[in-house]
Amino acid sequence: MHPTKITFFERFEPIILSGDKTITIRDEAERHYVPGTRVAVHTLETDRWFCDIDIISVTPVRFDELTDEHAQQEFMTLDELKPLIRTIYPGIESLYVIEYRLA
Ligand SMILES: CC(=O)Nc1ccn([C@@H]2O[C@H](CO)[C@@H](O)[C@H]2O)c(=O)n1
Repeated sequence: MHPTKITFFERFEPIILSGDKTITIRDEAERHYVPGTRVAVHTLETDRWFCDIDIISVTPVRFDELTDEHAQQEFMTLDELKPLIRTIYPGIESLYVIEYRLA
């Protein structure tokens, strides 16, 4: 079955709800979201539901291919995004851009 739930760090809730953050970058454990499906969004910390999103695309990207455009879609700078991903996914080069819109 395709996944129907995703978790985000609670601190990103405002920029997800405002529509400013339109992608998330995950490792291969989370590559199985299916374009066109609806997914419930919960906080990682307390598993609180806060919105639904529709998956637009899931695209492989290598860490060293991340660009300013990815950072813009994350609503941050590339200099913020790269260390953040290194912290969440240390040593992982194969990543996936999950593009979504608010349902
Ligand atoms: C369970 C789990 O892994 N949760 C994650 C993983 C990643 N992210 C965010 O996705 C983008 C790129 O990684 C950045 O905005 C990250 O903060 C997140 O919010 N929650």
